[in-house]
Amino acid sequence: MDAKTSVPVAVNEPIKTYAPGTSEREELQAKLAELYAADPVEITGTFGDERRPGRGEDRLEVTMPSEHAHVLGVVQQASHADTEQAIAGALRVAPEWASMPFSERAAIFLRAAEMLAGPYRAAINAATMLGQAKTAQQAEIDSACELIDFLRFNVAFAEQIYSEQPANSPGVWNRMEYRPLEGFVYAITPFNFTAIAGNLPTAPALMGNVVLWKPALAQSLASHVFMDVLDKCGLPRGVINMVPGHGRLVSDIALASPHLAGIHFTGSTGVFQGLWKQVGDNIAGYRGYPRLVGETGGKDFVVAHPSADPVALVTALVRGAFEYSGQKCSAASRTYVPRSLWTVIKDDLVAQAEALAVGDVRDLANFTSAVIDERAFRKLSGVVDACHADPSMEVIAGGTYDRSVGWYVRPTIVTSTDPNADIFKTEYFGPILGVYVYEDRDYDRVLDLVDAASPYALTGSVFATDRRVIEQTSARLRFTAGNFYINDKPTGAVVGQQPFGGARASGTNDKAGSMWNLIRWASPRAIKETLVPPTATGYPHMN
Ligand SMILES: NC(=O)c1ccc[n+]([C@@H]2O[C@H](COP(=O)([O-])OP(=O)(O)OC[C@H]3O[C@@H](n4cnc5c(N)ncnc54)[C@H](O)[C@@H]3O)[C@@H](O)[C@H]2O)c1
Ligand SMILES: N[C@@H](CCC=O)C(=O)O
Repeated sequence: MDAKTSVPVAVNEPIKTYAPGTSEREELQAKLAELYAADPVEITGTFGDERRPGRGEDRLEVTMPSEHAHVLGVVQQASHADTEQAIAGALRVAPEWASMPFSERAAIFLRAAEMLAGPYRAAINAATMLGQAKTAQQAEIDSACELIDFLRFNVAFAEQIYSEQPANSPGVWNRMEYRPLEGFVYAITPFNFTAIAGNLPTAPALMGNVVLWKPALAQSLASHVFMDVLDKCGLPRGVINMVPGHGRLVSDIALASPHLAGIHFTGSTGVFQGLWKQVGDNIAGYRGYPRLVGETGGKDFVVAHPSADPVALVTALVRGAFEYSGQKCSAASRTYVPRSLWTVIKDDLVAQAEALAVGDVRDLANFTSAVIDERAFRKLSGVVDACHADPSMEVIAGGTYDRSVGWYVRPTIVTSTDPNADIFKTEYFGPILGVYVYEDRDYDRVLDLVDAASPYALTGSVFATDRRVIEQTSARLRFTAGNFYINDKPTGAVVGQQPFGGARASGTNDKAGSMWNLIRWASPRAIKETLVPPTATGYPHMN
């Protein structure tokens, strides 16, 4: 059993403002300038005890979305042999890592949190800003605060799990041993959150597992910085193996291995469903039943009641839909507004969206920046074109795009008279907000639309001041969102405060940043010790 420890009380990392005149702003700007001027970073992988570039055929560039001609890094992709080496290296260190006392493992990740809070804060934020097109505020809440919070809170949650022990009866001592899974965990991470990229491999590792980690290409600069931090904090080589490569090539090897013990995925629904299917097809070939944990897409809603506060509603819509150009799984992408309120807020909503400054992340005056890459730009510009062409829709803000320097799509608001239109169903993952205006008397019917329009159930908000309406809406939409907000935007979950995840097509709802996630990476063993064993075979009723 893991040693009983008392870990530091976890508290959320305070968010720095980067306001003019602050020291953090100066430090960040210097780091941005340094990273921008530097030669492209050679992004390395970890293959057991070796940290080096991959040996696959493709050499890919990591470019700046807000200035796509600028190359920040190069990634020599991992080959099949590299992935095999990473898995073998992980399995080699697994027994030693699993038997290391929890307090020793925990100290590595607590140290990483402190490094990110201090000496590495500007570096990881700058890499996230330039590589993933985040503004200072968006990088700070992600690559600094949320990642630090995951590391600190997971240690506390793990301690909570380990302390969960069964009852005893006289003469018997029962114990629950929280073993890691047998084999390796395959962590696959998305481009949009450095915190998620860091959490998915470290959460299973904290619980004593060894990990193969495949980051997204566009996020690999910040992942590289995070591996530097883990190396500096004394994480033994082979525990977390970052394998930069084409997902499919890494999966060819990882999913075929009999030692696959789990998948920790965040990304799109289609990719997760494909992985699940492959695991199902191979199920007889694994040593155990791989744990499948996946958080995926969303079509997140804001439903407003006629009693809603109009100013709070507009603020939530603008921030919820357009922060980080809507590239959050939690972004507000559809809203349902009563006609009486729409006449009050429409002009202000449009004016605020049109006024948003969109540009290079190095200019801290910008509210948001480019979308992540050419693929996203093509998809989103196509959606904008389709909205212009559809007579049942009206583009009331934005509706333009420009690829000349960066992958820019203006914050766009579209109204539609058809509540079943694609704009209320499909996750576009960009700065496009669909608005459905309903008659005030139809609030009840609208709740049915909110629930049934899309296959997802990730996040959503209700805006109302009438308490009975809030209560009834919360009950009616109980299964429509895993994270439900009352009079707030549907984004910005904080570790330890709003454990995050959704159900239906949005994922397995294992709540990142909670003990419910960590428990998936443990395989409990129940141990009964009889202190003085019986020595007679018969029972009293036999006398
Ligand atoms: N629910 C959540 O908590 C959450 C959080 C962040 C992002 N997301 C979702 O992620 C998506 C955006 O991120 P994305 O564009 O990086 O997603 P994506 O599905 O395109 O990619 C995610 C990761 O999967 C990898 N991948 C793709 N095919 C693979 C395969 N066959 N085997 C192994 N890996 C493979 C990619 O290279 C990447 O590392 C959106 O749908 C968003 O809603 C969800
Ligand atoms: N944690 C984030 C969502 C992550 C998805 O991209 C939020 O709550 O906005």
